[in-house]
Amino acid sequence: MAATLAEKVWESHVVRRGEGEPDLLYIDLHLLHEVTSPQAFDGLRLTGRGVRRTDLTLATEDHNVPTTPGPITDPVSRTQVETLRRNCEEFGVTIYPMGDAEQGIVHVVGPQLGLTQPGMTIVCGDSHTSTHGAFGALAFGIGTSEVEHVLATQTLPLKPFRTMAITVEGELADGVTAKDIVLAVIARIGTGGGQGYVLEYRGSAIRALSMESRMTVCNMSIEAGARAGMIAPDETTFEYLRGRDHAPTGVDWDAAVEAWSLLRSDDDAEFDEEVVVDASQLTPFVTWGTNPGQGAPLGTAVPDPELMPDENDKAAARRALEYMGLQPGTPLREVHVDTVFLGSCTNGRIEDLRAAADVIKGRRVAEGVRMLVVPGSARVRLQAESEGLHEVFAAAGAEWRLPGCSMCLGMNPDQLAPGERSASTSNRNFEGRQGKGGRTHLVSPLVAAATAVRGTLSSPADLDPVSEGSH
Ligand SMILES: CC(C)[C@H](C(=O)O)[C@@H](O)C(=O)O
Ligand code: SF4
Repeated sequence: MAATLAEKVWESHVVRRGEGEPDLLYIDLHLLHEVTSPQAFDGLRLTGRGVRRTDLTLATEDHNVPTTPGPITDPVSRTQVETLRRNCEEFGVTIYPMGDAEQGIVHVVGPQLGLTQPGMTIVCGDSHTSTHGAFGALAFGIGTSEVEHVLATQTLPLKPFRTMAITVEGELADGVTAKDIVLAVIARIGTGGGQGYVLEYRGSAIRALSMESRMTVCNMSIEAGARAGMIAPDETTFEYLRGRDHAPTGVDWDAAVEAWSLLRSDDDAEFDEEVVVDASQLTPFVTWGTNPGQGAPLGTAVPDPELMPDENDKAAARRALEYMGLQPGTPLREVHVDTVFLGSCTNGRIEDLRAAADVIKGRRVAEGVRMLVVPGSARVRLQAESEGLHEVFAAAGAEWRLPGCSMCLGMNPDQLAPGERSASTSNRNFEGRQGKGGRTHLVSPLVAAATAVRGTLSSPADLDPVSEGSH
């Protein structure tokens, strides 16, 4: 029978199927961080269980780590991190602690090590586990009790899902990126539009994306409410994986590529739903509200809630504008920001830093604006430094930080003050997400960089040319 990519990966992992029961799936990779693992380890201790497959389990410290040198001063954060270290030591799980060459945001670490591979099932107690779907893996965020289940058994009972194809055809215009695609998709289908679905992104515009851009797209699947997001593996995927630390080698590599090449939805496979997007019509996209679906093209204005046909949308928009301190009709390009955050598991990879550095080079961060540049991992940081990107950012007046989740969420010292407004390359703009009372506009790395320079939401096309001699 014809099957979708998601169905194929699912079927190949079922270890038990019973009438009226959810399928029990084998899990190929289990990633851990300090926030959602402590009670899971406590549960193991209480029941006298161990970690079933320490070789398929990996932990990193990301949410609570400061991005300036020095120890963790916040007692809650310190306890979280110390608890993870103790648990990993006790149960024999590999951990990448602060300062380690492999430390970083969990969804940056897995792919860069070649641990994330096509056709795998991957879980983590973190909603943005969907990122790994960019490789054609079925990757889910799970709750703490499920973390315990996977630690103990390396399996997980999972409810059936529906499938949605997100078909993005055509060519992106200059300055339009993966982030703009996914923000536009979420604005279209809404934050609940993907509920119960595994999304499969496909079409010529998706095929044309680099692996890192594909990760940006899949990362935000959860912001549409989806269970997961996937992209069928292809040459781009294989080229990215080739030679990575945990990628197969020699004859194993050839066999793997052969098997991975079969991981695609059959031509006659049926999706429960399909959304079609014309990539050539997309422009840089920003959010104006307090959920990732409240977004609009940068070239437009803050929308007027009173003109929204749907009563729920209207009420939500009213509330959002009140919180965001925005007036309907204000051109988005005139919205001033205090802070620019470049980083996170959505846009904290080397290509994101390169793209932003390219815009910033020879320019200055606007007076009164602070810009934080936070690599997604220690490796990304090292790579960026070897290319001199840190100097480009520093010369522009931006802060070059240590890797971590940073200002993506208020669990570490990098936070917005009440009322402060940011342009942020992260994935969530909920009330208080980046600090109590903070106001977040989600943007691409290109928009983040241009916004830093002009001090208002901007794209690189809005910038004056770099003057001679300023390089
Ligand atoms: C802290 C963690 C559980 C959470 C998540 O699940 O996504 C965080 O990473 C986030 O982005 O909000
Ligand atoms: S960078 Fe942000 S979205 Fe990603 S795992 Fe960390 S807190 Fe969650």
